[in-house]
Amino acid sequence: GMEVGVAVKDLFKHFKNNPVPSVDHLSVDFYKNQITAFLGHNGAGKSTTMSVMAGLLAADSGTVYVNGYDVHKDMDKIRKNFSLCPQHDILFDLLTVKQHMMFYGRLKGLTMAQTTKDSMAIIRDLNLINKINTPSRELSGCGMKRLLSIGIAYLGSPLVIVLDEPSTGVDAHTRRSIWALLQTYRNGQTTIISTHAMDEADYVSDRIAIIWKGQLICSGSPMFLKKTFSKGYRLTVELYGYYYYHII
Ligand SMILES: Nc1ncnc2c1ncn2[C@@H]1O[C@H](COP(=O)(O)OP(=O)(O)OP(=O)(O)O)[C@@H](O)[C@H]1O
Repeated sequence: GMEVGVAVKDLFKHFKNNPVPSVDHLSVDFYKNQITAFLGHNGAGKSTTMSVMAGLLAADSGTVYVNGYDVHKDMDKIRKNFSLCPQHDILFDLLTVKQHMMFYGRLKGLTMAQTTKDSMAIIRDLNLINKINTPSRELSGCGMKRLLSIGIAYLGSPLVIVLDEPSTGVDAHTRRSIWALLQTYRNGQTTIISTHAMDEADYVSDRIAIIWKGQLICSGSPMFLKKTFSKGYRLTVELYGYYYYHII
């Protein structure tokens, strides 16, 4: 059967200043060799769940197993094989594309040779060869910066890669480059992307897990969800009165 890469188990997180929990007894599995879209509107609890996965935030109860290791106990064992690409780019204005790759590769503990090899492959896959010596502040718009941030996350071929809204705010062309990169590196990895775009989830993922108010609503392949929810009726999940998902 399919191997679970990341298992979220009865995860619960309630920030003190909030009226309701951000993650409410959430259990969901993410499989190896698959891209799973973690789909939900703003505030659904995606980033909070991902922060716990990455060991950046402690849950109130429940936990996450990454390749069998508990994030609350074995983060040092997880870290080597785990990458999180945060929602907001963490880049240095004056460092070039190549210098970012080298810096972050070494920070991850890769050898010089491995960092160089991975950097060149990723830069090529991202079509950033002609920007290799461009400082990040001169990269056009936020599209190329996003590409660089995502590329950095792939250094060292982590077993688990978590991308928080990888394509939010980028143009259609860049979105396609991002999706192509995810597909290129899909095998051997557990890839999780958060998104609030149904079209992105449908296009790029093998599996979709829909989260709402910190709870799992449903999960399955895009085909399965469409088949299940398209027979004679349409599922409309109304979220906070203004945000809709249509599974058609
Ligand atoms: N550090 C924090 N302190 C208090 N409340 C928080 C904190 N982080 C998140 N929240 C709240 O938890 C809820 C879930 O937020 P979260 O960022 O996990 O959702 P999300 O699905 O990732 O949304 P987005 O698409 O905006 O990133 C929101 O109501 C948010 O305001």
